[in-house]
Amino acid sequence: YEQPAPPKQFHLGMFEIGRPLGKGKFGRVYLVRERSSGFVCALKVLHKNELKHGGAETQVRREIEIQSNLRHPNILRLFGHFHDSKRIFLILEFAGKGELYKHLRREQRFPEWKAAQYVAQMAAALKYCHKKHIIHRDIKPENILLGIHGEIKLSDFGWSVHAPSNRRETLCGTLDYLPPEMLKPGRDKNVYSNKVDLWSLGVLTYEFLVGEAPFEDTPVMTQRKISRGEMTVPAFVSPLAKDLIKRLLVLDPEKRISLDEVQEHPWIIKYCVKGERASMRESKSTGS
Ligand SMILES: Cc1nn(C)cc1-c1nc2c(-c3cnn(Cc4ccccc4)c3)c(Cl)cnc2[nH]1
Repeated sequence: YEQPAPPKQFHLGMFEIGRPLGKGKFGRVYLVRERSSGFVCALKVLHKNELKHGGAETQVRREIEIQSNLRHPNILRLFGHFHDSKRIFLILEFAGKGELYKHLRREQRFPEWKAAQYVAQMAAALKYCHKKHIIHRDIKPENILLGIHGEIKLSDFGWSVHAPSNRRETLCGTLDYLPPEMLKPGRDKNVYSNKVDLWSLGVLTYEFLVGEAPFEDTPVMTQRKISRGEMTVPAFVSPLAKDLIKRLLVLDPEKRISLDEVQEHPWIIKYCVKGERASMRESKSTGS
């Protein structure tokens, strides 16, 4: 009987610090190499006083608690964490192709074969989370990275919670991805299920294909459009893709299609099932 490896104690001296990879609201991420193994990873450095002022300590605690227990090819690994007097350090998997939203902005919008593959991988990641009763709650392009083979790496579990949830949170940042049930006035707006991630997956699918979010407008108008489910899908979006978007962006959470049904949807099957290689060749040649 093998004794389980003792949890490793990490400290900053173990790492050779490389180039900055990016920055977020509460810190920066650096490319680093662990000296003894040569293992390359990403080190997220968060400043304790900024977290305190921003009321984000709970988020970081949740990110550590939840993400360190997840093991899935489409979820960014959190290998460990440590802290000193002023900073908290998260040792994260290095995603070789960086932040997905930068690719989306550069390409304006993704061809349908690429969007379908990303949506299929997102559905697989969310299915894994939901099976562990975890709701991500903050699905958006800014929280998705791409691995060296272009595969989806869902990250930033700072807003995730254990389902069902009735936490009272102040949401900041974009409203574009909020589901109607979280915008509802009064008491029941804080009782919601993992179906919130299905709504956000619908918004994400739309943004992959169109290049902007479906309810994008002023904050007041965005909230009104979301609560009424008012959006139009441009004519260049294929009928199959439009059908999937419409089945996810349903006001009643219970009537949204399930992640299993997403993975079995004809639009996903068309671009993601091996036997459909021909359609991939055709779509790549026509660029559709
Ligand atoms: C940038 C970039 N270019 N290439 C080629 C790879 C990357 C890359 N970036 C990452 C990153 C990475 C970087 N920034 N961010 C955003 C951020 C930063 C600080 C706090 C919260 C959020 C994530 C990670 Cl975590 C993990 N892996 C990464 N890989």
